[in-house]
Amino acid sequence: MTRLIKTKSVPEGKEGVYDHPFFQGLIRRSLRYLSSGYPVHFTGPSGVGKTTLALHIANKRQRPVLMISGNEDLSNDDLIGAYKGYSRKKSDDNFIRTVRKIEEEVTESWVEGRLYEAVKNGYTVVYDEFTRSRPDTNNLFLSVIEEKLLPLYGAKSKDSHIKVHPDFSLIFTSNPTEYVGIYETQDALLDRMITIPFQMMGKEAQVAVVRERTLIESSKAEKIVGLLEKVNELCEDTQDGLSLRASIMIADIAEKYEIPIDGNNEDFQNLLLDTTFFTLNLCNEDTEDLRERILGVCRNV
Ligand SMILES: Nc1ncnc2c1ncn2[C@@H]1O[C@H](COP(=O)(O)OP(=O)(O)OP(=O)(O)O)[C@@H](O)[C@H]1O
Repeated sequence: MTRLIKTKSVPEGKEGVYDHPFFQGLIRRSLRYLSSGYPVHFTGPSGVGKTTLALHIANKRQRPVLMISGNEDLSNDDLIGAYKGYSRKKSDDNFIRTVRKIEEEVTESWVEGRLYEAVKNGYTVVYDEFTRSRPDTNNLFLSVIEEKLLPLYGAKSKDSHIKVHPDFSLIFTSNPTEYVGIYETQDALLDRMITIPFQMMGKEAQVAVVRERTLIESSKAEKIVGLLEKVNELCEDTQDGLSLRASIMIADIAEKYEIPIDGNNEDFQNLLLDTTFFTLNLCNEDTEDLRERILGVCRNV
């Protein structure tokens, strides 16, 4: 649910796809907003690179990075912490066998929640897919952002809140509300963050990502990305189309099993169909001949 990620400094001039001026500008602006105390929120379709970018920016802040994954079951206890503990002692009398003494003792100790730890120590938190958590859980972030205080609701603590460390910062990511399992975000929360819509990156950047994630050579990565862009045009709603993951999977498997990037090769055709058909089927009202239409695009590679 939450992960503390070791911070590593990103070497200057070695940022792969993020060397591109578009990303350089976006990263620079995001770092400015975070340093000024404003959370940044990347929102966009699945698999366009939001989480990877959020983690990259978080690492650049040179503070420990904590990743929280939004989910229905995330609770205030997980985020703030809770008193936990219970002990039960049983002793038998050595002289009178029928005598058994049971002592029950409730000794509670405070277990810090992950947000509590991050707020106290000034970590950078990447709250991934935060709209998958219940809105009442996310309410906690309102005062963290605005008043710089973490309220200790229900924590039986004598303090009502703790102060937010000046180095603490938050990066949110989310998918659009039409995705399954997504709650509508409260306006009050959105109003407190800088929301940057994130779409699929350009072709050059996609090729760089595929090359970074696999061992494939440049010309092959270009062919795959170009093909998937064309195949994606079969999707009626481009918001729900193919993600970067499809190109990465095709490049990875083709490379491992020496499948040629050739639209007339049966292995390649099957690989393309297996990795794209399901998604394309979801984003098309008319699914008749969809396989044939995909193969038609493929043969023209
Ligand atoms: N800059 C990058 N360098 C290398 N790989 C990347 C980069 N950006 C994205 N990827 C890869 O692309 C895939 C999708 O990226 P990511 O998980 O960040 O997307 P996302 O938009 O957060 O998706 P989701 O909304 O489904 O969580 C992942 O496999 C990721 O490793």
